Formats: sequence, structure tokens, C-alpha cells
Amino acid sequence: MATLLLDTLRKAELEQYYNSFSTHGITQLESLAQLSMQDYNSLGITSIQDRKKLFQLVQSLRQELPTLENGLVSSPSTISSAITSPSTGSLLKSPQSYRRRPPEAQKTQPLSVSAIPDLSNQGMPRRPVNVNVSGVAAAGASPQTIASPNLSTPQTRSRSRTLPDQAARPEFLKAGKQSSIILPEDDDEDTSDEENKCEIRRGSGSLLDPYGVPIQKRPGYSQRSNTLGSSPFSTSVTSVASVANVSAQSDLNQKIRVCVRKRPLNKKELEKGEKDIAPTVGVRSINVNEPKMKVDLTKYIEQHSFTFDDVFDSDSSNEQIYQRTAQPLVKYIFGGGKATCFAYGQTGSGKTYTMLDPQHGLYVLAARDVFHLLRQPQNEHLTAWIGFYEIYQGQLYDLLNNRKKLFAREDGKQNVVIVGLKEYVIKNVEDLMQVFEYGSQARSTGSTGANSDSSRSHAVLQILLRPVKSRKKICGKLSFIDLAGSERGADRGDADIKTRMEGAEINKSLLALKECIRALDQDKRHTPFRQSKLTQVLKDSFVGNSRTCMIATISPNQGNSEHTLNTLRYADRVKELKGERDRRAVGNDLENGNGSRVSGEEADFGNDESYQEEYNDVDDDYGDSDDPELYNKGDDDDLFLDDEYFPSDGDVNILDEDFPHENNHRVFNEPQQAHSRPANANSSRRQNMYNDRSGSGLLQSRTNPATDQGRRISNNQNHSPHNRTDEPSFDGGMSSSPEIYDSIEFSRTRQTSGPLARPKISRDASAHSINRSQSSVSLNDFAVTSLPNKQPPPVPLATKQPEQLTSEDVLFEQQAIEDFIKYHRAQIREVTECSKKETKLLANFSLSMSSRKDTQENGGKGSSVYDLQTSSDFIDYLDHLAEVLERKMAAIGAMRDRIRSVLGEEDF
Ligand SMILES: Nc1ncnc2c1ncn2[C@@H]1O[C@H](COP(=O)(O)OP(=O)(O)OP(=O)(O)O)[C@@H](O)[C@H]1O
Repeated sequence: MATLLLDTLRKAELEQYYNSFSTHGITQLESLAQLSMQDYNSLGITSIQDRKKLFQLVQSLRQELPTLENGLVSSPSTISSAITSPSTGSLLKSPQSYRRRPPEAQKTQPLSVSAIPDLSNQGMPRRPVNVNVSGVAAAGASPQTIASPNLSTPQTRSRSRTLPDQAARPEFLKAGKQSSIILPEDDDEDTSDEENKCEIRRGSGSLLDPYGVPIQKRPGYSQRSNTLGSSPFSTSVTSVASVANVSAQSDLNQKIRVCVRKRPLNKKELEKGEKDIAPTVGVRSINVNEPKMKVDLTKYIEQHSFTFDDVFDSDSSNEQIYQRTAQPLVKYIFGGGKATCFAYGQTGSGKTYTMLDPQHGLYVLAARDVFHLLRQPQNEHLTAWIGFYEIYQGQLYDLLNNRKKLFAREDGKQNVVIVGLKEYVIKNVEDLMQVFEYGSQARSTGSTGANSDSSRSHAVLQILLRPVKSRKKICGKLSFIDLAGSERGADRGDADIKTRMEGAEINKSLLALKECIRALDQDKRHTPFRQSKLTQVLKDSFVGNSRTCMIATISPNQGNSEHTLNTLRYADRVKELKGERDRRAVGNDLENGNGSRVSGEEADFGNDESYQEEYNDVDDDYGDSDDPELYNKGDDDDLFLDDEYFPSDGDVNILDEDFPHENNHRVFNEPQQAHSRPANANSSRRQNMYNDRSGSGLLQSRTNPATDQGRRISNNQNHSPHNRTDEPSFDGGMSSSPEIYDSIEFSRTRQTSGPLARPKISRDASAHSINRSQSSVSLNDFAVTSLPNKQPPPVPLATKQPEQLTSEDVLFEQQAIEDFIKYHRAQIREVTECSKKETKLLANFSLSMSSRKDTQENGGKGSSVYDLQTSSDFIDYLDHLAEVLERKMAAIGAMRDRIRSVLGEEDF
């Protein structure tokens, strides 16, 4: 085969690259035929002439080796694999010639050199030869390469990353080469037969996916397919029946499932004579035949192919979709879990119809099952509650409570709680539908009043399971989310400031959603949940013990092909999340305590007690969410812990490292603390705290380093265990009152972190004090320069020889220093966050001003109206700015306190 390759290269006057090809594992013509132009550089082919030659050679080889074509026609070995695979039952007959042949047999039937066209004259046709989709070369193919007449039109086509011939691909291309399949339209624009006369050539196969992510880093298709229990060949040559079989075997209990639903062409589209350009292929794949035009104005169709957990054709009913999307989630929440089902797609693609249609929406079908399960004896102790809110412009509004503003909170256990959300007990489906209808009206009414419309908000309907006897506990939560239309930002095209801001917010949140999913997919240690309210609220759907199902809705008409592709790419990105690479995926959850796997059924319905306990604990902390006053003491921002962090993936970002979730961050994120405090609050707080505690041991602890035992080096003889027990415990419970909170912070600053500030001076710490000899903070900067009465002065640390140093001389423990660093990071983060808010406030205000000016100049309303509006906005702007600045100052003040504490300063 190598000789054949060399001969071929020689004929094409490319033999000088033979070594480079070999180095890259290209030793066969089949491999050569799969090169795309993006590979040329890696192979060292930079001269234009040579690139042309290679391009023509590759084209010619593809023509000569149709069975290797990228996805349209499978290689003999692949086809035979598929045929012989027990998991797939091809519709194809299995001609002898496509049975799996032993390698030797393959070797004995190489293509003859004569079959390779002589390219040395460069006279080969530029236009690739048309072949039909069954892989039969239209012209010029050697008899050997013409597919068997029995090779009927494949049931599916797939993009190159589903290439069945991965095994034959060069090593460096195997990881995930992507290409497109370009099908030219006939010049006479008769597209009816285009599928039978498709021009096949490798498209601009890129090593980057549409999101700019190197494909090599992503799991190969076959890996994912295997994860799902299907054959890696299933999408390339399998029949509908076999795919259905595979799909049926796939795990409905995966942590994340991604499905696609195509709506039918609507009346308008039909009237316009539009065609369905997104045929589904089997039950898991869908193609999009995107009309395109070359620079020479030749029209062609670019076909894109995608595979998901499920693809629902336009004739699928909500019931069918429900069975494979939300129904497993309903079962899951009865095991104590959290689950989310959301619809994503462009406006008019059927999100609402799917999720929240008043009659057949998935929520109604889910409710039916919820009540069915509630009637089971084992669930008699539970009741169902409903809450319905929307996220509009980054704010939460209760749709069941006059659009009351809500606040999201997160506890230390990463549960998101919507504080103040009005929830109703529902006894049956009718109840639910009534409540929902009421909420929907509020949504549209409210949004009309606010100059928005429903599709510009994300609507969240949640069904909660609570014990009959304790409405405080939550035993399961299922959320249905109807996301705002995904294309609004791009399509709005109007100058209205509000609309633009809405669009920007929607885009931001959808982008954030994608970023979060992407971060999870790539196992990044930092997941940017905080980037939008949507992702903050959805956070607990992604982390921990949760299930998520995304339904990407698409419109099938040509006019929407771009949007459809965007939606599918987005969904495809999400799809990458699942599979064995995701350590939070089902595999983890299915591990029982002994490390062995339990069955899906068990995992599904088994009670996750630890989770439930946690969840219930949380709810206890929060109490009843009907009572917002209990938790919402005037703060005007949501409180979340930091974004999700996962152990190392090599990202280096000081703000992203080991961010303290609870211990340190909350001090900055407590708006109550920040907003209600006057500008000099830090010093007065310090003074108050000092006064309050001067007689209570804390002062003593400050003046007596011996009481600061917690973090001191272990061999300090003066450690007094009882002093350690004096430390106030702080669990950072969110239910803490501000006063408690303050005291917690104080104690944290003064005591828990205090030891950090306690340079160890001598064994008799009771009488010691310290001075900072220099202003900069470093270990060696701390030396004892004065000591109280009757104590012999210690040897200054700086003068000690290294061999004289003992552990007693260590001023700060490593841990304490690390804690300080974490604290500092938290402070930087908080200040940065505030600065961003400041910028945003300023941008929004100036944007609205300039927009108003424009309108005025273009003959809008009288100037006094605008001046009035501007003044009112200005006041808002100042108000918000003042709040942000206070929060910022609070963060800086807390940091200063901490430094002083560390340095043992006596200024408060
Ligand atoms: N699968 C379907 N079968 C029949 N009609 C559908 C289907 N999906 C959507 N429709 C119809 O298409 C129209 C638009 O659907 P829908 O309102 O659900 O879109 P949407 O994605 O929620 O839009 P928006 O983002 O603007 O809220 C509706 O009239 C709806 O009844």
C-alpha cells in the first residue's frame, strides 16, 4: 500500500512529501483521500502549486475511491462492520463484497496503480465528478470502486466526525476531523433531484468546531455513541429500525439529555412554497440542507448533520416527546432529585408549544404523572406545589404574585432557592392548569405593561414536592423553562433602547448558559454561573445530583436555516457534556456506596437520602419561601456563592483559584451588610464590635495571642484548648440575621483569621505585643521589637541564624497565609464585580440618554418630556451607583480590617 501511495504521489509530482505523509500516518490512499486543505500545512505543503496538485489528487482519489467518501458512503470495512454488528440491523443487503474482510484479503485487492489517474499533466477536471448518494461514481470510476448495486441509498448521512472509516484515517486526523458535505444544486435550480446528483467533496474541514474549540479535545463521535450503547456506525449506515433499537437502549436517566424537536411548516411557510430543509434521519439524527452560494454565484446545498439523544420529527406529538424527555425527570424527582427541562430555540420554533402549551405542554403531561405518582401509597406523605416566575432583564418576577420581584439565593450546599416565590398547593391537573393560566396572564399582562413580551423573558414553572406535614421541606423539584427566543438579539433590528437592552440581556443569558455548559463539558474547574441570572438560577440543575433535559426546537423552513443551524450547534455543544467524560454524569450518580453500579431503575427511584437530607436542611434554613420578609431584609440583589469550581484543569487565573465558597466570600456578597451601612460603617462597626466584645473574651483573645490557638503551630506550649472552644462558630447560615452575620464576620476576622495576624512571639504570649517593623507585609517583616514587662527580650528573628530557627519562630502558619490569600481573592473579585456594575450602569444610562437624544432630534416628543425622563433615569442611576459604591467600599473596608487584624494593629 505504501508503494502504491508513493507511486501515486510520484504521478502527481508530490513524492517529495512522501516522508511527511508517512510521519503523519498517511500510508494508504484511503488516508490520503481524506485529507482536507486544513491539513496541508501540517503536512508541510505550503507552495500553492503543490497544494493545488494535492487538492486535485485528493479529489481524484475520492472519485476513484467512492467508498471512502466522507460520510455519504461508508467504506467496505465499515459497512461490513455495521452489517455484522449485532447492535445494528442495516436495511442494506449484505453483498459478499462488503462483508468484513480480513486485512490480508484487503491487501490482496488493492486498487491498481492504473486506477489512479495520471495527474502529472494537471489536466484533470476541476469540477468534482457528480456521484449519486449511494456512492456510485457517475463517471470515470474504476469498476472496483463502484458500489454494489445492492448498496441502496444510505439511511443517514453524517458529518465527518461520524466518519465510519475512522480506523483508516491517519492518526493525527482521527480525533475529530470535521468536514461538510456540499451538494451542488443544478444550474436550472431544479433541486428535486439534487440528492441524487450531489457533488461530493470534502468541505472546509476544520480542526475547530463552530465554536472555535479544537475538535481533537472533544470526545470522538464513536466514543459518545458507545457511551449510549450504540454502535459507532449507527448513524452512518444503520436503518431506522436499528437506530430505534439503539435509542431505546439509550439511557433515559442520563444526567443531561439533549433532544431536538422540529415543528411542521406553518401555513405561511407553506403558502410561500417553502420546503422542509431539515429531514430527520432515524430517531437520533437530523440533517440541515443549507442553501449556499459560491463566490462565482453557483448555488449549492451544504449539508450538515447532527446527532442527538432523540430527534423528533414534525409529526411527533407532545405525548411522544414527553415520554422521552420529561417523564424520566418526573420519576427522578420522586427519588428526591432536582430536574430541569428546558426548551431552547428561535422565536416561533415551538418552545412554548412544547413546554407550556396550556393543553398539551409537557408541564401538563408531567403534572398528570406527578398526581398519578402522588396517589401511590409510598408517596402519600407528599404534596405538590407550583411556583411560576420569569426572568426578565436579569430580574426575577413572580408570575403568581403580581410580578413581585424575587431574589435568588444559594446556600452552602449549592441549592438555589427563589426567596419570596409564592407557591400554591395543587391537588390535580386542573388546579395546575388554572394556576398556570393565571400566571401566564400575569406574564403577558405584566410584560405588556413593561413594554416587553413573553418571548423576551425566560419563564420558569416549577413543581415542588413537599411533605404534607412540613411545607418547609422539599423532597423533589422539577422545573420547566421556556427560554426566550434565541435569535432576538440578532434579529431585532430596531432602534428602541428597551428592545435592544432586552435583546442584549437575552443574548447574554443564553451565551452564559452555553458558556456554563461548555465549561462543564470541558471539565473546567471554573463554571461561570454568575454571568447571568439565568445561569445562577439554573446552577443547581447542572451541579450535584440533578437531571437536565434540553429540547432544542427548530423551524424546518429554508428561511430559518441559519437559525436552525445555530440552534443545533448550540444543542450539539450541550450534547458534548454527556457521556463518560462528564464525571458528574449518570455514572457517578449511579455508583452506590460500595462503588458498584446500581441499575438505572434503582438509581432513578431509589431515595437519595443524603441529598434529601441536604435539601431538607436547606429548606429548614430558609424556612417557608412564602415569607419573603424572613429572608429578604431589604437587600436588592441575589446572593449566590461563587461559581462552581472543580479541581485543577490547569487554568491559571488568580481569581479562579480556590475561591473560598463559604468562609470568606459571604462577607462580600451580603448585600444587607454592604448596602445598609453608612460610609464609615466599617470603623463604627469595628468600634461597636470591639466595645461589645471587650469583656467577653474576644478582646482578651486579641490582646492575648495565647487564645488564638486555632491556627498556631502545634507545639506552642501555651495553647489552651479551652480558648479554642471560645471561638464563635459560624456556619454562615443564610438565615442568620445581619447582627449575627456581623458578629460572625467579626469573629471570623478577629479570631478565625486572627491567628494569621498573630505573629508568634514567645511562649508567654499573654504579655506580648507585636510591632510591625516595616509597612510591607511579608513573613520576615514581622519581628518582635518590644515586649511587655519582665520578659527578656527575645532574639530578633532577623538576627537569628538559620540553624537557630525553630518552629517557634514561624510567624504564620501556611494555612493561615493561604486563607488570607483566598480572602484577598474574594475581595478582588467583589471589587471587580462592583466595578463591572458601575461600568454597566454608566453604559446603560448614557445609552438611554443618547437614544433619547436621537429620538428627540428626529422629531420625537417635546424636550421637556425627555428631560423629565432623563432626570428620572439619572436619579435611578445615582441611586444604583451609590449602592454599588457602598458595596465596593464595604469589601475594601473588610479587607482593610483583615489586614489590620493580620498585622495585629491596635487601632480598633
Ligand atoms: N410541533 C408543533 N405542531 C404544531 N404547531 C406548532 C408546533 N410547534 C409550534 N407550533 C405553532 O407555532 C407557533 C409558534 O410556536 P411557539 O409560540 O411555541 O414558539 P416559541 O418558540 O415559543 O416562540 P417565542 O420565542 O416567540 O415565544 C404557534 O402558533 C404554535 O402553535
